[in-house]
Amino acid sequence: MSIERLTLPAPAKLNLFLHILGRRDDGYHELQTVFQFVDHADELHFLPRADGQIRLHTALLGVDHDQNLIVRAARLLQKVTGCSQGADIWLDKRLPMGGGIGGGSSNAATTLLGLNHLWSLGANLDELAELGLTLGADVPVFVRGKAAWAEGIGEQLTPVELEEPWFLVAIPQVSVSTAKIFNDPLLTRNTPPSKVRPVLEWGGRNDCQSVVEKRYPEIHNALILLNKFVSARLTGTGSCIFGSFPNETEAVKVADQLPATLPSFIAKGSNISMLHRKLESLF
Ligand SMILES: C[C@](O)(CO)[C@H](O)COP(=O)(O)OP(=O)(O)OC[C@H]1O[C@@H](n2ccc(N)nc2=O)[C@H](O)[C@@H]1O
Ligand SMILES: Nc1ncnc2c1ncn2[C@@H]1O[C@H](COP(=O)(O)OP(=O)(O)OP(=O)(O)O)[C@@H](O)[C@H]1O
Repeated sequence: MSIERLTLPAPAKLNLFLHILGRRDDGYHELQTVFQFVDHADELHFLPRADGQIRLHTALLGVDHDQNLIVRAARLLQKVTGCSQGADIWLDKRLPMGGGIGGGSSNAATTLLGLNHLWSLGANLDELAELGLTLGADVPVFVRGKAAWAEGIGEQLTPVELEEPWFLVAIPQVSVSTAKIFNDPLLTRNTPPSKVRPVLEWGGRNDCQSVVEKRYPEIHNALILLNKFVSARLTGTGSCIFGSFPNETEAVKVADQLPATLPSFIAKGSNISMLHRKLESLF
């Protein structure tokens, strides 16, 4: 019997808005945000190994093998389940790193769900989301795979039904450190708590945006440029910025007018992540 390779997407997310309500004693910030997925993704390939080793065969610039969130997620899952199997893993990286679209977190979530499937562990989404949270605040939403209103540090998730427009996501060529932005003295941390529907109606804002624009002129300039065509905003702590469109054609028209120095991609918004759509098709 041939052993089948499992191939799964690790899609990007956008923070449609991001409000910072306060700071906890452990330094993490209380947030209110809405996550929506886009149909643009890294791809991971998994093959089981009988010797228990975890081997990621794709190197990422600036990330040690053992620090890669894919390897950390795989080893964590092995440890908590006592699983004796290992895996060979390959990554096709398409999502910009440090882009605020959650690439590393999404890779971790796809690894947890992929290996849970490959190793027949039978862990449920609650267990995997809890495990994922120890790897990063953004991992649980990728594990659950539903567009969500998020509170707490981003882990208290309530699914929301949103319109699914097309997004143009522009990628200023800088990598933003999430930790640095959250530690910035200029960051405001006093947005009053709200309910999700009123914020969706007025649009909300990204509380990180003014600090990011001050620290990274490239992002400030990219926002000025994109705002000429569409109302544009930062996702997460950046660097990516985005605007929404009723259809793909309108998004392409704007992308065609951006300079080569500001790469971009166009993708449809989705309330169910590509990962979960693919997993459903496997059963
Ligand atoms: C900005 C967002 O992308 C919005 O979705 C997330 O809140 C960040 O999620 P993430 O990258 O998975 O974050 P983590 O890897 O857990 O944390 C990176 C750093 O961001 C800061 N951090 C993150 C999340 C949060 N609610 N408060 C924080 O202060 C912490 O300083 C932490 O050291
Ligand atoms: N598999 C991985 N893919 C991307 N980055 C990884 C991975 N493993 C570890 N990292 C590290 O995590 C950092 C953040 O990467 P990521 O692409 O998730 O940023 P991000 O999109 O800003 O995330 P977020 O929106 O969750 O803050 C990278 O700069 C890198 O050092």
